Parts: sequence; structure tokens; C-alpha cells
Amino acid sequence: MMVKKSFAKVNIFLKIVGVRDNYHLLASRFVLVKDLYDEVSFIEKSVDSFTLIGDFSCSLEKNTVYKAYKELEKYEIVREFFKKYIVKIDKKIPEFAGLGGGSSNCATFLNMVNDICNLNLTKDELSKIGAKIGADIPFFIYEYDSANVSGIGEIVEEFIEEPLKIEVVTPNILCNTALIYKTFRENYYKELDKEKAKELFATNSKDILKSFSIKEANDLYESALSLNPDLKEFEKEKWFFSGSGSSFFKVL
Ligand SMILES: C[C@](O)(CO)[C@H](O)COP(=O)(O)OP(=O)(O)OC[C@H]1O[C@@H](n2ccc(N)nc2=O)[C@H](O)[C@@H]1O
Ligand SMILES: Nc1ncnc2c1ncn2[C@@H]1O[C@H](COP(=O)(O)OP(=O)(O)OP(=O)(O)O)[C@@H](O)[C@H]1O
Repeated sequence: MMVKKSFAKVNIFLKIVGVRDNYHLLASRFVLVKDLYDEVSFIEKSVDSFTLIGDFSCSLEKNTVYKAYKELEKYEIVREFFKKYIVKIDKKIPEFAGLGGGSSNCATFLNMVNDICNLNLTKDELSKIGAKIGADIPFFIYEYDSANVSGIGEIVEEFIEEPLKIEVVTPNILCNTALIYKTFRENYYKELDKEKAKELFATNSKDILKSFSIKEANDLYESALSLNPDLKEFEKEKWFFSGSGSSFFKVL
């Protein structure tokens, strides 16, 4: 049996720097939350077709891990492997939480299959596959603890800084990423200029959070709040908002 941890992430800051068709161009620092993770396991069991076990709120076809399998099934070694192994995911990362749960599972699966089936795909090749499935997946492919992410999410540059201890609180509020971006675009749109974005990318996470309010750190927070006013009661000093939410986090 093979097991690999599939970590959650938070966005230390998330600034919009432009648009590309229906998507938004980001300047964001992604950081892994090392004590919050799902576990992806390959367990030996003969099956007729790809089998994925776990506590998900979506159908198999909509699962990011299944979509990753469909991208790799052109390799015979992968088809044969998943006739002898099933995939089991022990879910601990809450969904619709801004923590990248589904994206992390997808990237972890791609990295595991690449290794166990000796596909010899590079991280860049795996990232391109992941980017077709979801914007947050490339970050998790590279397995950096901290990274500067741009483009739609497909440009991932490692950022070297002291490992961060992060506390996460996830209200029981489901945040819809697409709707939050749409509301941002229609009612709260603003762009950070490229020079400022470069400055942020050169600054360590703790120093950035010392000088930002929750709204300044995450451009999506206002639209998330307008759609989910109950988020307001979770606003606290030194707590910030991750991705499209609903999670708040604090750097200890
Ligand atoms: C909010 C973040 O989680 C921050 O890390 C990401 O930007 C979103 O990543 P994600 O949840 O993997 O997003 P996807 O599932 O790829 O896209 C969901 C929807 O979010 C919007 N979306 C996503 C990423 C992006 N850079 N611009 C967008 O406008 C699009 O409407 C898209 O249809
Ligand atoms: N492996 C998976 N684990 C959890 N959710 C998944 C998975 N695959 C697909 N989903 C679906 O993706 C949607 C969002 O799930 P989740 O929020 O965990 O993913 P994400 O988009 O990577 O994270 P974020 O909350 O940061 O946007 C939900 O509809 C969920 O059912």
C-alpha cells in the first residue's frame, strides 16, 4: 500500500492583477498548512474499473482525482495499475473552505502515479495536466512549502522563508469560488500594479501580514462577505481570509 499526505494551503495574500477571458490573473503567496492534510492511499485490490473511495460531496465524474486518472489512462501501465489497486482518500480538509482540498488531492494523486508507474513526467508536465483540471492544482504539484503564484494559478515560483505555523478556522459556511470571483468582477474589481506585486513577491509572509488588513490582504474578501455576511462574525485581529473562503487563518 502507498500513502501520501495531501496538504491544505492558505493564501497569505491574494491580489488581482488583471483578467484573462473569464479568469482573473493573480499575485498570491500560497503556503502549505503542514498539520492539516488528507491522506491518499493506493490499496491492492482487484477491480474491473477505476475505484475511488472517500467522503466526497460530488460524483466520481466530478472528482478532481478521477479527472486526473482520465488524463493519465492513455498510458497502459496506468490502466493496468488501477485494475490491481484502488484509491482511498481519508478526507480531513473541509470542502468549499478556501483550503484547496480537492486541488491538493488531485496533485498528490498525479505525483503518486508518476512515481509508482515510472511515467517520468516532469513537474512542469504534471502541472500542465493539473492546470486543465483546476487553477490551484499546479501549486500542489511542485510541493513547495511556500510559493509565489501568478497567471491564473499556473505560474509557481518557490519562495524561501522560515516555515510558518498556521492556525485555521473554517466556519460552517460554504463559499462558492466561481460566484465570489463573478461578484468581485462585477462589483469590487480593482487591479494591483505590477511594481507593487513584485514588491509583495519579494517580502516574507509575516512582514506582509503585519502591514495588511484582512481586506487588503485578500481582494476576494469583500465579495465573499457580500455573499456570506455571516463571515463578519469571524473577523478578528490578526486573522486573515484564505482564497475564496470560508476559512480564516492566523500565522502564529
Ligand atoms: C481562489 C483560489 O482558490 C485561490 O487560491 C483560486 O484562485 C481558485 O482555484 P480553484 O478553486 O481551483 O478554481 P477552479 O476550480 O479552477 O475555478 C473555479 C472558478 O473560479 C474562477 N476563477 C478561478 C481562478 C482564477 N484565477 N480566476 C477565476 O476567475 C472561474 O470562474 C472558475 O470557473
Ligand atoms: N478530491 C476531492 N476532495 C474534495 N472535494 C472535491 C474533490 N474532487 C472534487 N471535489 C469537489 O470540488 C468542490 C470544491 O472542493 P474543495 O473546496 O475541496 O476544492 P478546491 O476548489 O481545491 O478548494 P477551495 O475550497 O480552496 O476552492 C466541491 O464541489 C467538491 O465536491
